[in-house]
Amino acid sequence: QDAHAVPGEEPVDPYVVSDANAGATPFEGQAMWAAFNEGEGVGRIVDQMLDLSAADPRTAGIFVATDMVRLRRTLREQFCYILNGGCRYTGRSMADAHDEIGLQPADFGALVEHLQTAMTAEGVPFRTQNRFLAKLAPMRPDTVTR
Ligand code: HEM
Repeated sequence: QDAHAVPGEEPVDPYVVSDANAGATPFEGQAMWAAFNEGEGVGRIVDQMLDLSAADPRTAGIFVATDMVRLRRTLREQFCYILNGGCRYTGRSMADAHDEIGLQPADFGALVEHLQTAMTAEGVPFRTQNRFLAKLAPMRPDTVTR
């Protein structure tokens, strides 16, 4: 069990912990972190994105066997790290985390839609949303099969 896990997480195979696994370099300054309403806002955004994804008939099946406790934790860490909120990212690389799921391009689109809905509900300005999405876009080839 890795040292960063929270109660309720299932163990995963060992891997090297590194911020580089987050797949993006952080923003500079505090403007992005503030616009996302810091840790509480990021927590709400991650929760809503995952709840909508797990309830969406297009993607629900992908999340059925997933350890959502771990996924919520690692996504919060990743978003906090990228938004320069002062977190370390302790999860797996995007390639490692997704290589056995077989995600399709449409799955990526669905997740982004739900992230946009969650950011809008949190009051994140549209241009700020797009700056964040631009950090995630280069990860697409590591998450999607083709
Ligand atoms: C840029 C886009 C994406 C990012 C930043 C991202 C981020 C992450 C992170 C941080 C993890 C956890 C890593 C770990 O457990 O160590 C993860 C795992 C996972 N992601 Fe993504 N993800 C993306 C795209 C997607 C999409 C499009 C889907 C499906 C609609 C998806 C479904 C999953 C699932 C099911 C897991 C759990 C895998 C497992 O436990 O074996 N992800 N993702």
